[in-house]
Amino acid sequence: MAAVEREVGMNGLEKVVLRDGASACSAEVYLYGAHVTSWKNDKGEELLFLSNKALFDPPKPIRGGIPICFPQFSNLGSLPSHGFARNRIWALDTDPQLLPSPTSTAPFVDFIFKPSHDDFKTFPHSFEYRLRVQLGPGAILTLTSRIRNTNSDGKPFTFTFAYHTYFSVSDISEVRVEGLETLDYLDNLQERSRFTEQGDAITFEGELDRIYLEAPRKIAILDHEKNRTFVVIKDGLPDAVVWNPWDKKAKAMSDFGDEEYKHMVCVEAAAIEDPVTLKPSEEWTGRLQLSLVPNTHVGGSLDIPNAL
Ligand SMILES: O=P(O)(O)OC[C@H]1O[C@@H](O)[C@H](O)[C@@H](O)[C@@H]1O
Repeated sequence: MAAVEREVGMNGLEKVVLRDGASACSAEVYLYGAHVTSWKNDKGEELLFLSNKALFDPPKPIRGGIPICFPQFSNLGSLPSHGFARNRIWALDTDPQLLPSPTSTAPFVDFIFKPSHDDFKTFPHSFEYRLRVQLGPGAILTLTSRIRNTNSDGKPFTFTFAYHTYFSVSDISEVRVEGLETLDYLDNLQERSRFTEQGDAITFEGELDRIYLEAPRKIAILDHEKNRTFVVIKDGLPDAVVWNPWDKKAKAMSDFGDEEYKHMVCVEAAAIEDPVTLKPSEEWTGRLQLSLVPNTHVGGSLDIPNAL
């Protein structure tokens, strides 16, 4: 039997655990940030990276899992880095009338975030942010964000966004990210100057922090040692950020182990270069779907079955 349970997590923070019942597949989502901190396959193997030094200490963000960056990506604006959605306690959405019914019996949970009076001081807009997290058959994890402008003053607002997924990998120097070749990117390490990707895949030999523009819907992360490939499918999210801090920056982060960069890679489905503008009553949907397949990489081509 599929199960959705509320449990007490780290430091007494509440989380929701989704289990598919038939296997060891599961996902955990903290109400703090509506932050997915765990996603396990049918063998019970953890697929997301979560730092051993991650703090579960609001308002500090959790290092690992899937932080939600909203309404600002990075420092592209006057808000704190990556906005404030990841630093707020979300509520369970018990009134799903605005949401479509789930298309399967797979376990899911709905969250809602409405800005507080204090949030309004730095981001003077009303919105309702609904997030559904669903664990589908075959451990397919889907996050659907619906953000509605509820301003009563007739004003539109604009935001940038990212699902900042930290994938767990066996050895970063053996990882290839496919699907972003030939694209233009903004290099965060070079004042966001624009370059064109020349490699036939992205590989890692040092710090990398890039925003790939107009990325395809499907991106693959190949882990050779584990003989498995993560498939990222994104909708409504044109860009893709790829990040690994490498050794020097790892040492400078207090909530990240010195050697942990070897076992993670962030591939983030994002809307950055063209920020989203919502008029009053308009709603935006951005969806991320994560799945895992055996390595099917043959001679540089992206031969990944569509998980949808
Ligand atoms: O430390 P934070 O705020 O969680 O950000 C982590 C990284 O997030 C990435 O998305 C950015 O591209 C990096 O520049 C940043 O360092």
